[in-house]
Amino acid sequence: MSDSPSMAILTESLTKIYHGTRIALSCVDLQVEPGTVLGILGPNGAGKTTLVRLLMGLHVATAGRVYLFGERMGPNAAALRRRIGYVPAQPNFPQSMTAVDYLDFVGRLGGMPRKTRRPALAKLIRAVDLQNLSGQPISRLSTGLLARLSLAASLINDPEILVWDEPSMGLDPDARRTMLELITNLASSKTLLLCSHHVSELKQVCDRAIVLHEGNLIYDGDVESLGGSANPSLVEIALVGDRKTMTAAAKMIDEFDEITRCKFAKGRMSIEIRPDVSYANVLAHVLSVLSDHQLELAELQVGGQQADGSLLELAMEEGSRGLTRAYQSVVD
Ligand SMILES: Nc1ncnc2c1ncn2[C@@H]1O[C@H](COP(=O)(O)OP(=O)(O)OP(=O)(O)O)[C@@H](O)[C@H]1O
Repeated sequence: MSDSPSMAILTESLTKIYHGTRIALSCVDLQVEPGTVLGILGPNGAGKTTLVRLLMGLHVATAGRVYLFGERMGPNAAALRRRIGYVPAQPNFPQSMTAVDYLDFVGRLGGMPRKTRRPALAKLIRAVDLQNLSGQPISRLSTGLLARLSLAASLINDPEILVWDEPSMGLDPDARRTMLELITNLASSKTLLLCSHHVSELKQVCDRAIVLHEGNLIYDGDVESLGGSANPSLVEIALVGDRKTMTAAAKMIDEFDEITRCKFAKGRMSIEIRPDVSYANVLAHVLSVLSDHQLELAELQVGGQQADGSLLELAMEEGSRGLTRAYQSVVD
């Protein structure tokens, strides 16, 4: 039992190192209260799926612990796992089963008796608008329909926690809207974790967001502070180093899809971040590039706010980790 049984999710120094070499998650401390809708953001390879799989006990942590409602989660905690409804980013369906048979099968795995399973699956089939296709083999369903089936499967045994990895992938705009409405409805009774690259979607439904970068938790807070028009989209960075290296770094940064413009002149880099993307993600990326090029940060201004001297010293001393921390303090 943890000290905080009231937390839906609690992790302590959660760490995962694959094959003894690849640090996918590093000392993540997270507390999620019941009823939270938490957005999980991060660039590819940031550690989102690793975190989610550890929360579900599908991976063994290299170090640290996971508790759900105060109970220790791990590979043998099958009963605890049933309290989570999971939508993986790339669901692997048994192709020859029909949608109805599949939902029935998932319900059975979740320990539901037939008496409650049948009405629940009929209701879900209607809710995700699969009535006309529920008797078709799964192999004939389109990507959008598979996404809906996956959502339905995660809800069948009425779990307290929902973990949805990229749930809107493959959905058309109407289906996306319906899904966001569904999340809003579910939010009153469930704890939801949503991995997504769509900050604008997360902003509509989440009350909190975390950002992972290279296995580190670099942001945990208000979802409103992540991207969007309310946020400063201009970052000014003064650099110390070789001019050629700076030009090469600026060129690389300018190619990021999330950046509208990266200008570099007289040792100062001016970066405009697209308003619809995760501001925290992009900045963490930029700082990594600068660190990889061994460029020193002399000054960092985010939307007119300047980092103080001690932060810059820290950043310079500690390379990329320090840069990330300096950034984190600026946005806090
Ligand atoms: N089974 C594995 N064996 C070895 N390395 C792995 C394994 N799974 C993930 N990794 C590595 O761990 C890091 C984190 O991966 P993870 O899949 O958790 O990131 P992610 O944020 O979910 O990425 P994406 O958005 O691309 O799905 C990556 O560098 C990845 O290559």
